Amino acid sequence: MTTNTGPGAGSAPEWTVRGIDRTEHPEVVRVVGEALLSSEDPAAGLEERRARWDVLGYDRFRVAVEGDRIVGATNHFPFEMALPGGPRAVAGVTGVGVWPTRRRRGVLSALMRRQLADIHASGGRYAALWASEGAIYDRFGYGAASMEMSATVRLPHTALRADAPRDPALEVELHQPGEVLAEMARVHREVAAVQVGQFQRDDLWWSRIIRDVPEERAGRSPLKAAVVRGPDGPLGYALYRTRADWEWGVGGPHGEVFVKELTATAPAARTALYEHVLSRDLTTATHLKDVAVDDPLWSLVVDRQRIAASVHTALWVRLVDVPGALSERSYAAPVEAVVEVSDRYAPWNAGRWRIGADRGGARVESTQDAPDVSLDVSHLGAAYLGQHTLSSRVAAGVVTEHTPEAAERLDAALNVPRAPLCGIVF
Ligand SMILES: CC(=O)SCCNC(=O)CCNC(=O)[C@H](O)C(C)(C)COP(=O)(O)OP(=O)(O)OC[C@H]1O[C@@H](n2cnc3c(N)ncnc32)[C@H](O)[C@@H]1OP(=O)(O)O
Repeated sequence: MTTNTGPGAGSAPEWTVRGIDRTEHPEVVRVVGEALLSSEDPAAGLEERRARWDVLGYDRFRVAVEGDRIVGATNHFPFEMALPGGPRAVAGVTGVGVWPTRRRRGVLSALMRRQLADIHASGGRYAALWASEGAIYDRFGYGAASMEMSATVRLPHTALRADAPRDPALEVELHQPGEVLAEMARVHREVAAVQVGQFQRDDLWWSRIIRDVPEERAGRSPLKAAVVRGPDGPLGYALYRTRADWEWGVGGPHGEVFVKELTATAPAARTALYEHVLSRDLTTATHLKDVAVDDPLWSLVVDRQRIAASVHTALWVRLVDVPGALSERSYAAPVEAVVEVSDRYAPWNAGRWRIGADRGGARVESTQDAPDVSLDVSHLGAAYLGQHTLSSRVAAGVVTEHTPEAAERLDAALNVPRAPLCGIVF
């Protein structure tokens, strides 16, 4: 148990950070729901949440308690997530909230400190999260590591190039998602093993993904699943909704397609799915949500300048064990460098680390040698997925380079050819 006294000791109440048992779970849901401005009746979603945590266990929850009152909470999923180098155990931090009248007294700081220590003690090397606000987590050592894209393609610019890969042996069929869960799960399993940022889904995740509550449809259709199959089975799927819109007279129909997820294991299957969602009759726009910034769509449409895209921060990555995480990562180029890390919340990471890496593997050792680069651990987390460079942070003045071009050499080694994609807020 960790005991803290808030700033302004004397007036501020004392709280402790501890785990919970199952009976306290509804109160955690209530506190976090209130913090997150949830409009849901806390009791309503409880059964579904219970189903998950009864399987995963309640031992990852941490709460801040004032007397016997819960005033803040955090939690994490035990993910297997694809990272550069392969699938890894990642703590997917979720359910963070502090009771509105107990904010800015250090409750979250205490929860974060304890959670990191616990993940580290259990052998964890990584944590990742989606942040409700971008100003919260870098102080705790998380770096904004990936960007994802939302895009809209409007008629008549939806045509795919004549040389897009097409296979007449593939067929697309439309289903209710529940009917094709096993096929979608098979495709996703294969993709999630290699797509940096994706995590493997269990049945409970799938039921959350295809959950289709009428009140949440906002005028859109029920969720549908287009599955593309070849002679050996499914090769991809698109989960999407539609919305009908009619303007009688010259306006005509201008319905829309809202793609929640489009995944394929072969290029021709992806083309088939794009052609399906971009060409539904009576629609004039297709919206894609949370796709990779280098999504193949850019290369497939005839007129890429007509894709209206916006990017947003997706995964924040925290290296819980710096030498462990750096030594099991893959490297695109040889590099030898001493990196000096500061880490307020995980002091075991602080110090100088010599990285000796090439395409065959990496050695990471503690050293007293002069550093080539000095940085806060959050910058390493931000660079870990290969989408953001250290050089850009040197240019911004938030990472210090002692040896000319050291950051550039590290960036070349940390490079990953494809953009990360998590695609699902957890
Ligand atoms: C992974 C997820 O679950 S994301 C969801 C996060 N939860 C929410 O957004 C729900 C609404 N917000 C809250 O519950 C709370 O405001 C929290 C959890 C964001 C912060 O909790 P607090 O107990 O107030 O944080 P704490 O007092 O430890 O603050 C630590 C530092 O972070 C800063 N900080 C905290 N929240 C924010 C914020 N939203 N924006 C900017 N800075 C913040 C504080 O000012 C403080 O700075 P300092 O160290 O310079 O003094």
